[in-house]
Amino acid sequence: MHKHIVLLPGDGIGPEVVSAAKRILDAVAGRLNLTLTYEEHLIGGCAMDAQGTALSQDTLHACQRADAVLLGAVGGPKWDDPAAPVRPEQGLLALRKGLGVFANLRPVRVYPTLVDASPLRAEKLQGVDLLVVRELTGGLYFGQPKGRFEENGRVRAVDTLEYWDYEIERILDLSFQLAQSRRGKLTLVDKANVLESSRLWRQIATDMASRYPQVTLETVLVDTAAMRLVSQPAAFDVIVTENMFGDILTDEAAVLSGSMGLLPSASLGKATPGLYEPIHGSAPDIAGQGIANPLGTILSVAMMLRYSFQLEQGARAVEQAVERALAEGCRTRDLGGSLTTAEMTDAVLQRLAF
Ligand SMILES: NC(=O)c1ccc[n+]([C@@H]2O[C@H](COP(=O)([O-])OP(=O)(O)OC[C@H]3O[C@@H](n4cnc5c(N)ncnc54)[C@H](O)[C@@H]3O)[C@@H](O)[C@H]2O)c1
Ligand SMILES: CC(C)[C@H](C(=O)O)[C@@H](O)C(=O)O
Ligand SMILES: [Mg+2]
Repeated sequence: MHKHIVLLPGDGIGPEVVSAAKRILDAVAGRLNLTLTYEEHLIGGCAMDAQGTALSQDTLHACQRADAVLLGAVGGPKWDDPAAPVRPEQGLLALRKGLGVFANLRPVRVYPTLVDASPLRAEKLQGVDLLVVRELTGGLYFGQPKGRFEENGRVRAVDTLEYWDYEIERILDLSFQLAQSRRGKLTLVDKANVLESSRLWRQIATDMASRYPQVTLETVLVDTAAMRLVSQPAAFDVIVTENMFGDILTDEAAVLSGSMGLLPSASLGKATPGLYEPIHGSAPDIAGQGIANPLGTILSVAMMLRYSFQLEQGARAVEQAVERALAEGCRTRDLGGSLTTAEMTDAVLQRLAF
């Protein structure tokens, strides 16, 4: 089997974690009769500097033609001027929209060996294994109108929270299916006491629930959900939520597992290449030092093997190698250890077994 992958290392620690994950991909390919070819493109701040745009049409087209896309991170203080007309993050949003990857799967696991890396007590963390399904191509990030408007000598800044019924239906349908294949519980997180869009999410979810009798649907307001994520995290199975709530809640959930550097993601659409990226950002505070935790990106590669290439065996091999490395005490600095990015990657490579 041959697969073509576009690598988008991006900014900050992005190139460090993407090159680590590529080593894992190559090792898996060597064992599974998989031939991989790659092409690398710029995205984010580095693309703005070199090409004057955060995502060129050439790069987007290359991604659309690929079998899968692996992204590091974009952004950083160099491009943080709030008055600037273009931002690195716009490149990422244009990529997600251009690929049509509306479902962002962010699994959150707690590794028994890492409970001391989490601020929560060990007994609260027992049994935590949840999946956040974040809607990725709608909501406040994309709704129109958006922008700054001058009126009567004043400046008005507008972002619009908008969802179409079909956007809600397709992500809820996927979430019910995922819940059915897991522990059978789906939590819709919304703000239906205030937002019209949330009320439409709730109505569609409640109607759809009758098609999935094995799944129990619960609805939780986002402020309560933020509290429950730390007070009763093991009670969640699949959480489905709109774009911005999902962004915020997954950073919070990352704390359960011990570090932002651990969480992977898969962004999927219909008949489009999957986009795989860790949930963390460009981590400017540690960029260039070779100490970033590569596991979020390595676990994203496992998701690529599973969802884009249907290579469950390869996905499990990578996940088990990560589990073993952690269980045997391998830790980067964010987890209280001293391994470099390359050493942690070596540790995973050494434990890859088929
Ligand atoms: N998908 C993306 O490309 C993405 C995601 C989030 C933030 N960002 C961008 O990244 C920039 C920095 O954002 P931020 O500082 O708020 O968030 P961040 O995720 O980059 O960093 C938050 C904290 O987590 C740590 N961290 C993150 N990833 C790590 C890893 N792999 N190993 C060890 N430690 C890690 C950082 O050192 C930092 O202390 C901003 O420009 C933001 O817009 C990009
Ligand atoms: C960089 C930013 C646009 C992005 C988002 O908000 O989606 C990031 O925070 C993420 O979680 O992937
Ligand atoms: Mg985020």
